[in-house]
Amino acid sequence: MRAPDATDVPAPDAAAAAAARERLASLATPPGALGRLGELAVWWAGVRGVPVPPAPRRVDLHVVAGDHGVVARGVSAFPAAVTPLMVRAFLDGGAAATVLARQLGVHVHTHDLAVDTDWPPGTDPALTAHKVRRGSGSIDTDDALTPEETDAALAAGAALADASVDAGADLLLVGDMGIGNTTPAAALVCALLDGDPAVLTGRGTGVDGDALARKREVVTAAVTRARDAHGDDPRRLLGGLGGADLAAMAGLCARAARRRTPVLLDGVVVTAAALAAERAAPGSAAWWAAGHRSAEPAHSPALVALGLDPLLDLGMRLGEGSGALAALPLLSSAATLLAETALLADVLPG
Ligand SMILES: Cc1cc2ncn([C@H]3O[C@H](COP(=O)(O)O)[C@@H](O)[C@H]3O)c2cc1C
Ligand SMILES: O=C(O)c1cccnc1
Repeated sequence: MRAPDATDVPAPDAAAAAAARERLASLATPPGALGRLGELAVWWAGVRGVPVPPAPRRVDLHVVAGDHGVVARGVSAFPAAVTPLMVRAFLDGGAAATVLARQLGVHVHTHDLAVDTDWPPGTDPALTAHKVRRGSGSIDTDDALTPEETDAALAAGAALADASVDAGADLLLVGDMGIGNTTPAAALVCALLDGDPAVLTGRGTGVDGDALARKREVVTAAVTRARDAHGDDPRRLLGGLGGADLAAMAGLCARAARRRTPVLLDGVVVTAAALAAERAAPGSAAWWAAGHRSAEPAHSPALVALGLDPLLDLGMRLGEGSGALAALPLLSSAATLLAETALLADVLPG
């Protein structure tokens, strides 16, 4: 089945990118001296559709939260009860990603797609406006979601992108919060890329020894089961392995591309969802850049498959959107360098 967004994914503006590349080559620097910053500026011009775009002015981070039934198999170093506590920390501004967002002037929107909790009265209704369900099926034995729930989660993610674009955001960041979510992320990457769970299953919050061996077994069982049931259909694999949070991330990334709005991806969880989105809506990845390379082993093959080269490699393994946020100043620098660096002809006349 193809996603509703599968048709008409536009391409970034090649003329704007070509003009930016020409300007880059005429700046008062030796040719190519800005390295990846120069490439980033050219990408930014293409996705903004103007030869000399301003640095990002309104950036929205969507943190998508959900619980995962597979946590009952002992795949995380932390209990599921941590998910709603961390969501509360996002609302209160104490989560690491919210610290970076505050520093950088990024607007944070936190969404409960599938957190297994009752929020106390008085909680902002925006938090649960897109809730699909509580938790998910344990993916080693069951689909995470029904097809109807998967469609609802994809649509919810698309609505989040629409709301940001309609509010004037020129860049979207995506983050995750959900104990156990590196298990569905690894499973999704293995299923989509035919990867080896023994190699691509990572430590997440820090499991090792028996728990890591168990996590590998769970991912192996989940991938075998879901491939048998769903083949390589990206939407069905999102529902079979991902859960409502990952499906919403995929819907968000795909809709942003269709709305000609760039996305800075984060770690393995967001990138696994983005990989499914690119499979469902080919061409979307041209609108995305990779903020960083997570320490999770499934992240690199997913980035390679998307054709994305991460801007940072800091050994981070947090999620939350923290790697995208850490890279944001580089994008601002790249845009500002393209706009404000003198031309070589003006500095070296004659
Ligand atoms: C305090 C805390 C804050 C976090 N912020 C992001 N994660 C990250 O770690 C979890 C995924 O790792 P695993 O699959 O091993 O559970 C997710 O909640 C993810 O958002 C956190 C985890 C914890 C414990
Ligand atoms: O890369 C990620 O997204 C990640 C890594 C570890 C834990 N949570 C998320």
